[in-house]
Amino acid sequence: MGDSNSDPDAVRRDPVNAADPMVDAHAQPDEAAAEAALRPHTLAEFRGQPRVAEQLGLVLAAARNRAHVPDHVLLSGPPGLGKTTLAGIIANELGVPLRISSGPAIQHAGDLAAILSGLAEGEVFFLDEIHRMSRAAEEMLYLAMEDFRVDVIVGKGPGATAIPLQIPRFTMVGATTRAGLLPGPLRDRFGFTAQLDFYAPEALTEIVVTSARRLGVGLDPDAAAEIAGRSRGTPRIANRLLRRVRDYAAVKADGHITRELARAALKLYEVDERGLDRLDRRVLESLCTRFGGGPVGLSTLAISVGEEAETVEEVAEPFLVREGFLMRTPRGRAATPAGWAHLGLTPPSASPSPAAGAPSLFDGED
Ligand SMILES: Nc1ncnc2c1ncn2[C@@H]1O[C@H](COP(=O)(O)OP(=O)(O)OP(=O)(O)O)[C@@H](O)[C@H]1O
Repeated sequence: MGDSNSDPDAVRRDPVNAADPMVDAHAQPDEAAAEAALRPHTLAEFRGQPRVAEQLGLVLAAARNRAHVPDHVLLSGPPGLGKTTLAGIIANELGVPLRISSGPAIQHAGDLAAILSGLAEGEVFFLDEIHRMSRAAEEMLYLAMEDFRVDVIVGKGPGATAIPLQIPRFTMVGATTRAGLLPGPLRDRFGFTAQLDFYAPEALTEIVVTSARRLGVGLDPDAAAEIAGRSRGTPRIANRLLRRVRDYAAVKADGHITRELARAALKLYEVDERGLDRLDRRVLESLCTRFGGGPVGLSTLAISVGEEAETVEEVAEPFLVREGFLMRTPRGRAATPAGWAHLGLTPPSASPSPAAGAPSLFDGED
């Protein structure tokens, strides 16, 4: 743990490889306060994940009825979809305090023991990036989640003794972008697991409307839909785009956001109709215009846009694949008909299908 070379999240944290901050689903360093102001506080206000909200509502109601702390909750899913928000909602719905920490901050078992022993009875403990906690802390957490007890080791070597320490009953809310990286024994200690999915455009539109109301900004319904459509299925990005469009409307007009203003602002910020940023478009354009739509090897494609192969693969490609604009084939990257159409280009009519076509000049490098 903590080894950035072996950590798959490391690519995202490397500024050289960072996505355009406008559409990066990770929180930007300066937006914590702006985000906090837009968080919903109740399950009823939490839009876009109805199944998760309903299931969680049942878990909380059952716990309230039994006057017991609820089962521990594991939330998994890509960044910016509402894991921290849900932790806050759980605490709020239970009427208990919320304690927040993150895996990388807990490098020693002692760090965790200090937090756990300081919790109030019934408190919600939210641990973000739980998959990045140290191994020793992880083992301490097993016992804490199961028996509300930690073993504090006193002394070293053969004379070391474990002193059991009772801790308050608490609800653990773990969050991870990669549930698959969690060891089985840890996953098994969560009584309720929810996988958050990307949001549908209608749900994001509702979120944009609510956020505009909270910000005190006038917004036409079609402007909300315009912003939502460019937000990559992610509330964090929707809220961020809204804030930038709000600034644009305040400077260039009377502050009210119309669809035309939203379009003009997002054009300025280089976020296109489907949420592609400059890098995404450059990759797709290069694939279509320089390589006839592919297939072309990753490193050749990366060189053609002047980026590291890792940047293309980790930053641009996942969204292009998700949108159905690009596919990975055994012989390299290929543009799909939807990818061509998005750029307003026509694929060469004689072009063979990438999977079955003639060998490409650029095949086989990766
Ligand atoms: N369902 C939702 N309804 C309204 N706003 C939401 C919803 N989900 C997320 N948001 C907003 O999106 C922003 C990011 O959400 P949040 O911080 O909870 O994401 P996260 O999944 O914890 O991200 P990370 O993995 O980076 O910690 C917040 O401003 C929050 O208000």
